[in-house]
Amino acid sequence: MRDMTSLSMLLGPAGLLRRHALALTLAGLAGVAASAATVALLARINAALHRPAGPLTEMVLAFTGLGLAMLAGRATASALSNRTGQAIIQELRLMLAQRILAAPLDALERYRTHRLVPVLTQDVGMVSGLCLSLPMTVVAASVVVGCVLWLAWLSWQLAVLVLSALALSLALQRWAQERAIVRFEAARSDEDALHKAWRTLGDGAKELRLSRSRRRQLLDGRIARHAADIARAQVQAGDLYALSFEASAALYFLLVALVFAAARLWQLPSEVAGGFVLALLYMKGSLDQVLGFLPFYARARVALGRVDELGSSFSNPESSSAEGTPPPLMHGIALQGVRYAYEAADGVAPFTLGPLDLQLRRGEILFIAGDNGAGKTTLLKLLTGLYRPQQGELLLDGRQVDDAGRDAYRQLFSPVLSDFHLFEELPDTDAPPAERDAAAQAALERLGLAHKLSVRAGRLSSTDLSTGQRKRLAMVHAWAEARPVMVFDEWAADQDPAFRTRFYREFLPALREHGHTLVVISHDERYFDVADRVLVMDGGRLQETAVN
Ligand SMILES: Nc1ncnc2c1ncn2[C@@H]1O[C@H](COP(=O)(O)OP(=O)(O)OP(=O)(O)O)[C@@H](O)[C@H]1O
Repeated sequence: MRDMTSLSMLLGPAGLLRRHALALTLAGLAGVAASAATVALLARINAALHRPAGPLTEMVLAFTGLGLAMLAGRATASALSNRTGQAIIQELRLMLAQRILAAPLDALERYRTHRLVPVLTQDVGMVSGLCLSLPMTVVAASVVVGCVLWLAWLSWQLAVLVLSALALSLALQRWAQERAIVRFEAARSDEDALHKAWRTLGDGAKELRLSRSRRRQLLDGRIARHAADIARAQVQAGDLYALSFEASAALYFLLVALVFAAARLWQLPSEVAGGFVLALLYMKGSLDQVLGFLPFYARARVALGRVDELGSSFSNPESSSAEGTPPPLMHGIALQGVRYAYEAADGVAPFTLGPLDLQLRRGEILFIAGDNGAGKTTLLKLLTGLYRPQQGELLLDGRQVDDAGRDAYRQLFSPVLSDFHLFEELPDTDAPPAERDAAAQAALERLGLAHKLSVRAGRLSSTDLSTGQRKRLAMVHAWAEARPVMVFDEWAADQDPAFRTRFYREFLPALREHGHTLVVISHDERYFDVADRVLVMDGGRLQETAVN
């Protein structure tokens, strides 16, 4: 998977299109067969119009046979392309999700999560539309090609005239396409900005209701502006296509007139002129389908670019296996000479942590303190294997945790991070389901949540809780998981005094009693005596303080 973009997921040697090549080829062949039957049918109609004296039964049989062949070919092409298109999209969605899950956390943070949703919904939908409509557009194009070949057989001079008009029409469409795609690109960038504003509607609902000026900023400054920019770009692109489409249509009827004039000038038989008019009028529908596909293709190309950007942003998955057994923690974990710097943004020097050394001994309670922005959370992400050190080593019982073992190493930790996500399902463990539910229910009682919610079949009945209660529920998840190392990032910060005391004086010692190693980020100096050691982060560096 390394260095694979999503385009190569679609088109590469092991790509989705390649894997569905048989079905797609069969769809194409069925479409071409349907087109051949259509053209043969047109030739028959033309012959019947100009030489009506042939045997009736033969004519009826030929019409029926060709009509059935056309129907079978088109139905087969349509059914196959529909199924293949849907299968490709289903697999593309799964591949993108797997790729995002396998991406290093910092790559995901750099990409910005608000940009994920439009790609996974809007752009993937657009690419799916492309996959679905492409085969039928190929069928329409093959009807056009078949008609032109028949026309060339009837009269090459008139066919040259038709081909020149088609070339002019395509050149017009290309002119429109090049200009429209710039507008589609601009509209798509505005879609990202608009999606960010949609999120603010939900995430900032309270602040927006309390502040008229913020509401105005969001509505007029962001939503209205981006919506207007998108509408303007789409209208401009639509106008360009409409102009070239209508010009092509006018050109087409001019062509029919020209064919009549040329046929009379060159004194061609009426069957030839009739065949041309019949074919030109019939293939107009297919030609419109091909030309109508172009704006859609331009939009899908922009969407494919976004899907591809997402794919290549996450094209270096962590090489760790998701299968490996978590290693035991025998003695301790160490960071040695570890350094990590964020990417510089807008000319501001990036925050750099380390180089620093840290020892975490099995069974100890380690507190990490320090000012806001000192690097405590960054240190936790390095310690838990969420970030890969840019320099230095992460050691488990003296052995280096390499890329291959990082995912297994991470399974040593049960975290309650400051920006935790509250899952509705309890984590899967080795315990039988009934035992797991009973343990979680006991934890809910201990954390004062049993009157608010319950556990049934591994699911919590609700997560509609206050901020402090949500944090307690996150603790229930960590207890249910009960991994060797538990990590709490400022857990007690929004607990009431009674629960804060219980956290430090009751829960932490009890967890240690059960054999857990504890890493706690804390500003609560009153409880520092609970810790075996307190480390202080300052500007990305560590110092050890004496504990009373
Ligand atoms: N994803 C990120 N990209 C760039 N810089 C970041 C990112 N996350 C954190 N930083 C920067 O790294 C520095 C340390 O952040 P960190 O969250 O580790 O601090 P902290 O000590 O946990 O702070 P707090 O006590 O406020 O939670 C900060 O200056 C912050 O701006």
